[in-house]
Amino acid sequence: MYALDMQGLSKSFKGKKRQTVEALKGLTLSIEQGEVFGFLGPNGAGKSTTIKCLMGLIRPTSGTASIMGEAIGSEASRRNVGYLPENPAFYDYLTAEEYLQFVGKTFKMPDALLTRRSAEVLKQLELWEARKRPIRGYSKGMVQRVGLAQVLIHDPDVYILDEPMSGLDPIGRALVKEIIVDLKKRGKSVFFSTHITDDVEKVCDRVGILLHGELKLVDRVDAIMSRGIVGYQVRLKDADGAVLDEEVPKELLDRFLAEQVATGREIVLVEPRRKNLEDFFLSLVHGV
Ligand SMILES: Nc1ncnc2c1ncn2[C@@H]1O[C@H](COP(=O)(O)OP(=O)(O)OP(=O)(O)O)[C@@H](O)[C@H]1O
Repeated sequence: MYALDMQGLSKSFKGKKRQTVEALKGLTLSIEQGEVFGFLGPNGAGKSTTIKCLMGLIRPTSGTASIMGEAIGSEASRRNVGYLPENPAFYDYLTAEEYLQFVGKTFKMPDALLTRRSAEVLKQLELWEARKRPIRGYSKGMVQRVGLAQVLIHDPDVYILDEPMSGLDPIGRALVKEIIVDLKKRGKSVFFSTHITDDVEKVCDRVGILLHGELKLVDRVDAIMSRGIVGYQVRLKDADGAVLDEEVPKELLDRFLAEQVATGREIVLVEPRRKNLEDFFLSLVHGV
């Protein structure tokens, strides 16, 4: 059974002057249990639309999807999911602690477990000191962290996060990455959207790139990185002991190394220079 299974998911909106916006065009994608999947795309690509369909907040125009085998839109499909909306809004007269109590109760968590989990996640998200203050007095980053706390409180198996790093400073981003890595270690499944390639490179097993509502590429992050060798950095030492660094294009490497050996130079280091995920992403976006 897949953590998430999307088959031909499409969504059209009626835009201005009755124009139709095809936000999502036949998305077919399956996420394994225990996998961390980065859903990468520029603004307007259809990431939030996909996530809202998965969470049953909007109905797809066509196609089907399931979460841990349960059809989207059903109550059962949401029970085992931690969901972070793109712009989370809270009852801001509540404190973080009260809000987590409220969320835990909607998931029918027993009182003792809820009290223990609430303390754990408030500490993990560095909200412990602020837990008795109303959310309305929190900074933007703190509000985003309350969003993450409510995702974690009931310890679900599947996490659907819409731009979890947005609005966070570098320390907050690092914290979110740490949380995702920790979830993976515990065998959880994480599907998160972002437009920042660096977030994906650091924590994901696989990445999918969405453009204009279409999935343009799905692959393992390590496969993309190894495919992306563009050249080599070669360090040489000549007979006098002088060190030279050369950049050598991929296709010339064999010939270059043979020539160096023939002229009596020692090859100290050959290091691949890779195209990173950002280069791939930009070349897909710009169609080059
Ligand atoms: N309720 C709606 N009515 C009309 N058009 C919509 C609606 N929701 C989304 N769209 C359109 O669907 C397309 C995809 O939007 P979506 O919010 O899914 O993109 P996104 O990839 O999440 O972008 P971002 O990174 O900016 O959040 C856009 O063209 C958007 O204008």
